[in-house]
Amino acid sequence: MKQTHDNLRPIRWENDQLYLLDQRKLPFSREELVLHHAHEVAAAIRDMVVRGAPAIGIAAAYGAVLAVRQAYTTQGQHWREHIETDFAQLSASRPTAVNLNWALARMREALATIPPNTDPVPTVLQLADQIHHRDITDNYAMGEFGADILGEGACILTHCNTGSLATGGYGTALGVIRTAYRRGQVSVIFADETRPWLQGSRLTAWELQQDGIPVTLLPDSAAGSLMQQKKINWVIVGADRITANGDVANKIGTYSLAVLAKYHGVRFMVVAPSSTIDWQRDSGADIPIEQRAAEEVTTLAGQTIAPAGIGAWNPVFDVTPVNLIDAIVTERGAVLEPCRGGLRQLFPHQN
Ligand SMILES: CSC[C@H]1O[C@H](OP(=O)(O)O)[C@H](O)[C@@H]1O
Repeated sequence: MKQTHDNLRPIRWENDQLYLLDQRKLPFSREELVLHHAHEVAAAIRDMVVRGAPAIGIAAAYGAVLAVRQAYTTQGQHWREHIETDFAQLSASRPTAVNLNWALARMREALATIPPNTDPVPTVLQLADQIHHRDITDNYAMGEFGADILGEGACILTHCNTGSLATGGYGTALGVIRTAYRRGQVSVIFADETRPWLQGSRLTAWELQQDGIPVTLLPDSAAGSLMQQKKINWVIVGADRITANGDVANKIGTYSLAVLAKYHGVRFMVVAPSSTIDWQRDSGADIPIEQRAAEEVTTLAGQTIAPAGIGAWNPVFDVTPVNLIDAIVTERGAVLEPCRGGLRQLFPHQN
């Protein structure tokens, strides 16, 4: 397994314990939570201690390990009857990133193979580790595929956080940016703040600073002027769910960037592993979009920034139609102009 950025590991399983870096505290404080029960992992996902589609899937996989271990320790050979509540809580923790239920489905498949009178924990722990390590390997592969498309002199805007903190390590869109920068293909990188959780200013800017990669932060609302002044030629983002036709659910504001990019002739790249693809849904209209509390909009760092009693509409994802996307990059390769239906060509065995 390639080493990722150790000091940026959002998820660690060591000494038979699960550690999550509390991303709510970054970049000002680096604190880890130690979790012993599946319901604690579900709460950590719900409360954004750990966030980012692939990272959510990996955390859910380890949450499933904790559930199975608890059931086997207390119920012995009757463990199967005592994991459903925990699995249901993990599954319901956040609705949009498909990686979460993709990981739980793989854990269930592994559990179905456990013979009677056998300890299930080693099998599911090995699978959780495989899911974790494979995500990192996939990110390096996507970094290469994405950088191959960029050419020279890339001037890039990225949205939200898609780096080591959102994945098993290295990142999806940020992995492409890291690889392209290392190859000398990047002229400038912009990151927008990404209200209301500020994943861009708190996490992406911090990750790139840790790497010594220069980045310029901007308010979300400045992206249009950036493109109007021809300061960028690429928008590169991640995804939380990609449907079979190539529509993409991603952090709120992604759709606005895609429309602006199309208007200004800026190319638009989405980078995500196949665990983010939902082959059961044919279009983005079917994707559940998470709505979060109004307080996330009306407060900032614990300070109220709006009049008391004001309501707020806070969908945390939006859907970008495939016709606004120039490239979708996965660990199997890149699909250019995905509106022409190339996604399935990378995954011919998908029904
Ligand atoms: C590597 S994709 C990460 C993806 O997840 C983020 O959402 P959140 O921070 O709410 O989990 C955002 O949509 C990113 O593109």
